[in-house]
Amino acid sequence: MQNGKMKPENLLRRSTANRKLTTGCEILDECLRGGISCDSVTEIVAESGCGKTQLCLQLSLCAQLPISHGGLNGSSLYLHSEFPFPFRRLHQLSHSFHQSNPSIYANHNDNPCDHVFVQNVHSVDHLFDIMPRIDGFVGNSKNRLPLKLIVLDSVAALFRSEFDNTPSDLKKRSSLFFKISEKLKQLANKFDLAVVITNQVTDFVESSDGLSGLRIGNLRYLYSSGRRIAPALGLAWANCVNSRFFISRSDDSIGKDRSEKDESSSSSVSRRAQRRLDIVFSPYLPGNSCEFMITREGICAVQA
Ligand SMILES: Nc1ncnc2c1ncn2[C@@H]1O[C@H](COP(=O)(O)OP(=O)(O)OP(=O)(O)O)[C@@H](O)[C@H]1O
Repeated sequence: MQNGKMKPENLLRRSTANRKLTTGCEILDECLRGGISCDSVTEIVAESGCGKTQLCLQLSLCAQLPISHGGLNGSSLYLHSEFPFPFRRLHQLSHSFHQSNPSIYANHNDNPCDHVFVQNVHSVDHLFDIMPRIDGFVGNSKNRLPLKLIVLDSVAALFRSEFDNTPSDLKKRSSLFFKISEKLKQLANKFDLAVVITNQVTDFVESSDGLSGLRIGNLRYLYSSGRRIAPALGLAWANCVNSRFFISRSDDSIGKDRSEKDESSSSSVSRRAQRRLDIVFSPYLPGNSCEFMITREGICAVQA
């Protein structure tokens, strides 16, 4: 592989050698053949409230785990464009993360949050200002874990209000998609780090050119909360990511015993919400899916 560009013959070689970042949940890791791939851009697409941010926060903490525990022995950079950043939720997750990894945090004063760097991004231009500084940031790792995960939560928010639906704006928008993904793929390749980007969805509306109904990946249609939806930013953006995972939600209850237990531990928020992660496309994963719930301790898959 050269200059971040992937050759077909390298694709097969990568699938075995690629490092993976654990999601912190064994069943979900199994579904993803070990977790989130390094040297690659992974997109998590879902409607609001499905758990994109939860999963990204969890990954940001898991990145600091030693390799032997499925982590990357590294720190995380969390670029957030959805305001405000959920610091309270990060601290809550960090607290349980610290407790469930006693051997790693022998020093009780260690705070896992210290290895998660949070940076707000309020526009595409702002993102381009930040990106060149990431190289320096990764290189300068004397007193901390090297950067091993970049999260961009969310890409759609950056494009929400700045562009019109005119042909020239759409063209400009598409070229920015490719610039963003090119830079992120370069960073992923150069520093062997994982890149995770979240994306929103829009309601599916059939367009006259039929492009909105184009099938992309393993799933014929994407449904969430009983509505047919489509990932935001369209076909051009779909070509900018290596893997796309889709999280959907329905209101049927799952994992009844588990839910009741969680309710008693004040984790009843997600009691009746069934969530499901599907692999829409990925160069290294077959189509697969996994149901999960969100508890106080984070994302936790439900055995089928
Ligand atoms: N402590 C908790 N215990 C159980 N469930 C929780 C807890 N905190 C949040 N949740 C669940 O997580 C959901 C929010 O998930 P999250 O913010 O990750 O969604 P999202 O897909 O990122 O949404 P958005 O696109 O609006 O940012 C809430 O709707 C709630 O059901």
